[in-house]
Amino acid sequence: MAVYTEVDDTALANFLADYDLGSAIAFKGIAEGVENSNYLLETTKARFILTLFEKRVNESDLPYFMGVMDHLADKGFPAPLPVKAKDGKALRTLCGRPAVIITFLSGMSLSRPNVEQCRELGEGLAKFHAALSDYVGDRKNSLSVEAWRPMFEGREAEANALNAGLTEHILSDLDALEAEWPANLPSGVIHADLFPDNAFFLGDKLTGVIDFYFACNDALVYDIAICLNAWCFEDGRGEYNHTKGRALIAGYQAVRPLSDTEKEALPLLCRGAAMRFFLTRLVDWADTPKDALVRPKNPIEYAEKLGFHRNAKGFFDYGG
Ligand SMILES: Nc1ncnc2c1ncn2[C@@H]1O[C@H](COP(=O)(O)OP(=O)(O)O)[C@@H](O)[C@H]1O
Ligand SMILES: N[C@@H](CCOP(=O)(O)O)C(=O)O
Repeated sequence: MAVYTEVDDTALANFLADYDLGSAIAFKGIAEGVENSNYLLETTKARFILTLFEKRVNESDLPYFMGVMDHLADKGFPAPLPVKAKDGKALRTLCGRPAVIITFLSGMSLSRPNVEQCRELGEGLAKFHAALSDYVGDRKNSLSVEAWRPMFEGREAEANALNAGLTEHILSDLDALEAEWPANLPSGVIHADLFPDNAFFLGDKLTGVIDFYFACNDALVYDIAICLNAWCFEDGRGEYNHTKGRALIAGYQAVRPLSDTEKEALPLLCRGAAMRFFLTRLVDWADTPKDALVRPKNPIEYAEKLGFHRNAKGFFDYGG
């Protein structure tokens, strides 16, 4: 369960006194998620999500994330809205942590997205990029190529313990990624963590996107690379599903066609995206205490995806 900070009844009642949301009638920690503490809050007025920001979130980035949600809501994109307290501010402090209440979105996250849902997700991603194309906030991607080697340093034995010889592959991936990482691709605000658990569907229709706490300004096609990794491998392992990949890319291109340079860059960006999630998972895998309530995600899944990307030759390997 991803609840790092416990909020008791008194702390909640005091916190809610600053809002015009009525009083709590239900309050439960949410099991899903690994980064922050999340609670489902039902008040006499409506349902909400209460988030307390934890380890990886830098407090100075929070206004950027709140602005992204406000901007999406203004554009009619289905994202939660940060709720303002009586003083007009959404960002507050609870139990010593930065905290926010956001509106509740209905819909279900998918455990095994089908081809049509991948297409819909691709289209939704392009609409997300379009909705934020005039967002003025700027945040560097703190988990991009220059962060990866320092994250891996000192973890060579941990990687080899997962899979003998893995360190050698990771080091040669890092060499290739650092040497060839593209600059000057069309950029804008990217979600940067649009996994199936951060998208809600009703049937095949995308009804909501959540979790903007890795959002940043980066190459737009890198967001596609993240989604291909997260949505288009079977059983979350190293077997890429071309049909799903083709659908996701086609859905995206129905709204924003990719340039030749972006298509050419896609295989390396997919490899980079797999490296980014392998590394954060490796760190969490090794550093999360065994008795912690949160269950870290397995890095091996992304080591296997890296194996696919290492051998990919071009855009067509992804269904493009
Ligand atoms: N606005 C929302 N509406 C409905 N459920 C939400 C909302 N935000 C978060 N959740 C629920 O909380 C879970 C964890 O949220 P998430 O933002 O992914 O956490 P973390 O940042 O810790 O990974 C989600 O999987 C979802 O079940
Ligand atoms: N999507 C990341 C983990 C981040 O957690 P989330 O619950 O915010 O999606 C991964 O799968 O490694």
